[in-house]
Amino acid sequence: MSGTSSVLNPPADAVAPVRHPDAPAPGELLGTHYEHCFGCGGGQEHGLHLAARAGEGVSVTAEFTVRAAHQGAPGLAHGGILATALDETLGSLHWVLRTIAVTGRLETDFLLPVPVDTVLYLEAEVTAVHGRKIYCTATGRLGGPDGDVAVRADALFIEVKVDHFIDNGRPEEIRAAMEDPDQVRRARAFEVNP
Ligand SMILES: CCCCCCCCCCCCCCCC(=O)SCCNC(=O)CCNC(=O)[C@H](O)C(C)(C)COP(=O)(O)OP(=O)(O)OC[C@H]1O[C@@H](n2cnc3c(N)ncnc32)[C@H](O)[C@@H]1OP(=O)(O)O
Repeated sequence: MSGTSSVLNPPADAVAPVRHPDAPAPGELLGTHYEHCFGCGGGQEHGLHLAARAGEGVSVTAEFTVRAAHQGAPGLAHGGILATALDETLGSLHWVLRTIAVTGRLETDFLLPVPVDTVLYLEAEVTAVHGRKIYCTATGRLGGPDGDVAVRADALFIEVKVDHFIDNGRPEEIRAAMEDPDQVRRARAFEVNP
């Protein structure tokens, strides 16, 4: 297995992550952050439809069933899709931190091939926080939550404000999102930290 690059090692003055008091209870299903998200949205026919749940501490679990549309080699999941599943699971941590963050760096190890129809059991946790930098790690296992690790990742997420999306997204999708009161309420709620 490869090592992790030094930017993914939290500095000495990084702090332990804090579970937000209003975080969903452990086991609670987290909704999608955006209906058209390729990772978790219901509006993407060939998306991952990843269903994540809040975990203990600052962690989440998720399940992703590999479908035929997700192949790279015959009968096997595409590596980029597996990286997406890890990225999406890591992205779901913002429900527990109540912070909006985007992936700055994602380093992935692919340890076992993952066949079509397999359920990938994912888990992610925040390991440290330093200012806007959120250090986190994730695994995807085969056969069950305690099965063999097929894929794993270390990542650095960077906290952003809702304006990150408003300023950079294609105007038609931003307009549609802003007209959806549930979407706006969800995104703004994450901006209010104690
Ligand atoms: C109405 C609308 C509703 C919207 C509702 C949305 C709902 C919530 C959606 C969530 C969605 C999640 C989905 C899954 C996760 C994705 O897939 S997110 C998508 C993929 N990621 C991206 O698109 C990010 C693209 N990158 C960027 O926009 C910018 O580079 C960033 C990450 C915001 C950082 O830029 P910046 O804010 O200018 O910050 P910057 O000062 O450069 O860096 C801050 C610190 O981070 C470090 N850093 C930054 N980038 C890196 C890097 N790549 N490597 C190492 N260190 C880095 C810097 O060195 C710096 O460190 P310090 O100097 O503080 O020690």
